[in-house]
Amino acid sequence: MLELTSIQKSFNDKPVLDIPLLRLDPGIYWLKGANGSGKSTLFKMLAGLLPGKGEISIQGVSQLKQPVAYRQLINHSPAEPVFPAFITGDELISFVSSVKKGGPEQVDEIRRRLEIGNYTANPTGSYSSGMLKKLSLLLAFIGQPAWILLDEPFTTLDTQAQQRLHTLISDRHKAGTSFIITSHHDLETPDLKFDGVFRITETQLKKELPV
Ligand SMILES: Nc1ncnc2c1ncn2[C@@H]1O[C@H](COP(=O)(O)OP(=O)(O)OP(=O)(O)O)[C@@H](O)[C@H]1O
Repeated sequence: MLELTSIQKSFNDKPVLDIPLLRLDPGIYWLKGANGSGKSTLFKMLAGLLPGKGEISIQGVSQLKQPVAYRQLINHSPAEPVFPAFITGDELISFVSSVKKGGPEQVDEIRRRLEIGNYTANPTGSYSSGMLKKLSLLLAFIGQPAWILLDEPFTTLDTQAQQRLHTLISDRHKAGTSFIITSHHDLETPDLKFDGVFRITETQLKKELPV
């Protein structure tokens, strides 16, 4: 279970998140909300990239008290991935594989399933937005996280890549991984629908705040 308790986050005194309690059992969740409602902020807090008030734990492992163990349990692909322009995709894959304990066979499989070509040998500064997105998604699937956070994963992907990603998410979920997905794409159309998807609404991110 992913559990958030007393989460509060503000920017320049402007409150963005206020979540007294949110408990998520394993599953696929679609986090829906308007632009600026705090979805990416929540993801960054869950991924340990942004400080804020409150407690977050996965399967009882506390983000604050057991940060190394916690980070093995959660991966994150941001909405608009940014990498240092001089680093190659292969260097990032190698680094993330060592940190997240993913093997070369796993990387090869994700690479094949997302149709990621040999372009990862080149510096990321030379990639198109879709190529950057695919690299970011590949990195998020490395290791054995209990949860994968995908921020607008279908944006900038062509239709075929969207389908391939959809199948990869479904298969990984069947193997036991949970997902939270933000998407302005409709995840209830036949092409992008997941079996048994749960919804998180923006009101759940702002219990005490005017929405
Ligand atoms: N680093 C920051 N400094 C100041 N304000 C920020 C920062 N990051 C986010 N915000 C503000 O926090 C609010 C929530 O932003 P966030 O990016 O989490 O929204 P979102 O729900 O992901 O939006 P979108 O659907 O447009 O991606 C916005 O008002 C935004 O201006």
